[in-house]
Amino acid sequence: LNMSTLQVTEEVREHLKTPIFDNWQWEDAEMLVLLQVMFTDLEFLTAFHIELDVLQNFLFKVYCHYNSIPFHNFRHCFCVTQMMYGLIWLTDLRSKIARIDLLIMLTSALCHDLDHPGYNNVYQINAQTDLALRYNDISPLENHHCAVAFGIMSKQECNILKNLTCEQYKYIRGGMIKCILATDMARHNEILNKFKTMRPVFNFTNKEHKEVLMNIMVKVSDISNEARPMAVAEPWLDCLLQEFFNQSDTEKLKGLPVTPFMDRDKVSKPSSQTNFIRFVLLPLFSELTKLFPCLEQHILEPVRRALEYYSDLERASKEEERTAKR
Ligand SMILES: COc1ccc(NC(=O)[C@H](C)Nc2nc3c(cnn3-c3ccccc3C)c(=O)[nH]2)cc1
Ligand SMILES: [Zn+2]
Repeated sequence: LNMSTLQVTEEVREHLKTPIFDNWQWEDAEMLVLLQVMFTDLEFLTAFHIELDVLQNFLFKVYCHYNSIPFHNFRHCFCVTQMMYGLIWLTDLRSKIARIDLLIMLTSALCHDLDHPGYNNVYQINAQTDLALRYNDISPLENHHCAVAFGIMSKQECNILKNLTCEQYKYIRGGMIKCILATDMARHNEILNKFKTMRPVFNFTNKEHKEVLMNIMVKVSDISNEARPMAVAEPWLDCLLQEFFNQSDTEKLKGLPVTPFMDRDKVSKPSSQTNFIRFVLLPLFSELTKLFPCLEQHILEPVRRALEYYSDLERASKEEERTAKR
């Protein structure tokens, strides 16, 4: 894992700042170096006195704490962090909010699914797992992801925050807890509605406004696969459905309630995705684009194309069903 950053060409560095970056062509060790490049290019090391070897230890420990499961693995973590990095550059966020808030957003993206078991909160609660017990059914997974992140940082050789003041540490810890807990999709409407009320009068110096924006940006990065080129995005949906089907198979075996959009006997890939894009992605991405119009071309257009793509698939598969029945 001692690939030097110098091997990352200028062209890759520029590409890394865009949503069309193809995560599938990089191995784990290369993704680790690219994550290091993100921290360096945003000048976090100089601004927050982070030693390079501490950053490398931290990134490696984060890598070790993601599990080998179909979707919520280290490659997903890399995708979300790279999308966050791209959004920071595309929206020119460096000129609008403090660098410490950018550190919170990027590190939250990096840590937001740490040690994900591949079974969601509904499963944790219904199966009364240790996590559900420990966190009293309140966003058990997101609480766990955040706790694992700070567990890693409690070791000094991995503590990227060790050279900060007490105030800075508390501020970053508070921000990361809010951002990581905000990735619980059960809170999607709560957070989006807050942002919708603030957006028309958005004020970058208002603490509440900035906090909700940071939550929204981590959320957008987390579910943004469909904003990427179809060749990059589509394999992710297959990975996600694999994980969802593993869960619903287990739920059936254990006699637990089965979530409809996870049931392999009920889910059709195109129709579940058209609903997701129409009712979850587009409202969220449109609202963010109203604050940052430049995202229209980079994020909103690709998602609209994805909706077209899955709607065509949906029509075709319905047509097939009709002819098959005749
Ligand atoms: C409100 O809570 C929700 C809403 C929707 C969904 N998921 C879906 O509708 C389906 C399975 N599609 C879907 N779900 C996706 C995507 C990206 N992330 N993501 C996802 C993964 C895990 C948990 C929640 C979500 C949204 C995606 O491109 N498609 C899952 C939870
Ligand atoms: Zn995630």
